[in-house]
Amino acid sequence: MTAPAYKRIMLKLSGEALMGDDSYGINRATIERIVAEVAEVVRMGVQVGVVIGGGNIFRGVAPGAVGMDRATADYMGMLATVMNALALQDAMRCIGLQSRVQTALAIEAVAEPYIRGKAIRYLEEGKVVIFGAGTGNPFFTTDTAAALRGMEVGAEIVLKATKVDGVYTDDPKTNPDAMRYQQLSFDEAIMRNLKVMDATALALCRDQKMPLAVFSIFKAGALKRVVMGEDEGTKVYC
Ligand SMILES: Nc1ncnc2c1ncn2[C@@H]1O[C@H](COP(=O)(O)OP(=O)(O)O)[C@@H](O)[C@H]1O
Ligand SMILES: O=c1ccn([C@@H]2O[C@H](COP(=O)(O)OP(=O)(O)O)[C@@H](O)[C@H]2O)c(=O)[nH]1
Repeated sequence: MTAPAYKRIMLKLSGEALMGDDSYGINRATIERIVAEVAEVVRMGVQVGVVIGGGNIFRGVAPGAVGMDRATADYMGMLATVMNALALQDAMRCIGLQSRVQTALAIEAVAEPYIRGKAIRYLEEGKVVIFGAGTGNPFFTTDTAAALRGMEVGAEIVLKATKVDGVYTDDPKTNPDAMRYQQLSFDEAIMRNLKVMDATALALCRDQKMPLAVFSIFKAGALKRVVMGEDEGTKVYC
């Protein structure tokens, strides 16, 4: 069997994608399927960190947050990611996949705090580390948290599992003529304002030379194919 292309990855799981076909919250079948795919790459010997989003529960820039103080709304969004982290950990426990949740906001009774050295140790032990509460700061996103934590723990690539199957020339949800890139550079993604990931996250990856792969969370086997270095989604390079 060919070896995986990466030893350590940072996987960003979209909060919104956890809804599956529901209109909000966490869809059980969706989370179970995602966890099974993560387990498959862990069994291949890949060390996996996961940054989970929160858009299925709360987004600081959502209509429901209109009129709210932005920082307050963002803290609510970060707390939402902690709920998703716990749900994800529980789904992993159900299939015997060992994981730890670390959170950027102190909620001692619920999860341990983010401690870089400890996170690296867990990864070395083959445990999945789920990073909750994003960066711990308002005005950021969990995409930026994935880039940041990926760099901190020495991941070789950030994998963004999202609703679309790659980076397009324009938003494919609104422009049916948009074409998918097989690969493109960070400079091009930033210059063309391709909003598949926020500019802060893209700039951080570019500056630290952290490659990024964007692929569909709904496509069965896509995670494994990216990890094997196969042609899947879009690769953004430095
Ligand atoms: N150029 C583009 N290529 C791909 N997707 C894009 C592009 N521009 C905007 N999008 C939109 O970005 C969304 C993914 O980003 P985001 O909202 O951050 O999702 P996530 O929930 O994964 O964090 C897609 O659903 C897509 O509609
Ligand atoms: O470092 C962070 C990460 C997240 N958030 C808040 O948490 C929400 C949920 O995260 P995100 O939108 O990135 O989740 P996803 O797009 O994956 O559903 C964001 O809208 C922000 O309000 C934040 O303030 N700082």
